[in-house]
Amino acid sequence: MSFAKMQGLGNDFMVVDTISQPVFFNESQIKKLSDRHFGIGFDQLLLVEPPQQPNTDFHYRIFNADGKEVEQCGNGARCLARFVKIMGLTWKYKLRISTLKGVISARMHKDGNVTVDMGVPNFEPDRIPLRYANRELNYAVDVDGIKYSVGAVSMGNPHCVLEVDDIEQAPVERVGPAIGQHHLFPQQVNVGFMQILSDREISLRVFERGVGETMACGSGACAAVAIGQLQQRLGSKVKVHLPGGDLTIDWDGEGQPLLMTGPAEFVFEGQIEI
Ligand SMILES: N[C@H](CCC[C@H](N)C(=O)O)C(=O)O
Repeated sequence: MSFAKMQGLGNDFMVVDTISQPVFFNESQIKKLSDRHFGIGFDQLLLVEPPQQPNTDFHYRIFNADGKEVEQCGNGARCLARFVKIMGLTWKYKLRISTLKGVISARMHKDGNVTVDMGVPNFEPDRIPLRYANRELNYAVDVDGIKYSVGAVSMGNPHCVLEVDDIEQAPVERVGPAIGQHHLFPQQVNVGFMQILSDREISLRVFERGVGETMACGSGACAAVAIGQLQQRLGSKVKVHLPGGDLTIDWDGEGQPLLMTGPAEFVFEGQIEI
């Protein structure tokens, strides 16, 4: 079975064309393949499938390194667009792709960057989901007696974001898993640590659900900018500095779609027996 290894700012993926080679992986196979010593090594597995909805080009399924399927992957969407182009699965430069929770569109640029319309962020607690009755700008999450104030939003997948003064000192490894698995988030949550540098620039680190801290998180960058803008701390175009590189996020406010632009790199093509 052939696959491609791709990466978006160091968030890395195993990408499989299941159109020309119908395969599927169970949870334990995905966990083994994601291992960086005993397997191929990746943050997420992306499966490219035939379109499932009218006016879409492909469907794609996203699995975290822990083998669980999730709803959205921003860096993955850019890599998927590049993958289907390189593999000759499309002649288009603008694609509509369905995922577990909706339809996104990706536009490939000549400079190698890809812009993804990530859809409209949703702040309603029951849509994130988040066990709070009413919608708030910030929610108090108690971890070992310390109350953290987080913003929360769904980009299709659940995100919460807390502000830090110094990104280098952010307690990602300690607080990330504690909030990520907190009972307030029934489907767990991706946890972003954001340092606001100006109204058009932030630094961000993300402890991802089902993976851990990654070099970049596209949907996490979208979530941080959406929450920062709602709190009137960020403008409509924001550069997001992640450990693996920069993304540009454009968002005209609540009810509007959010655009994410960044690179997508093909690393190698491989063969495995499963
Ligand atoms: N790295 C991905 C996020 C995957 C989110 C996944 N960890 C989840 O459980 O939702 C991105 O670029 O958006």
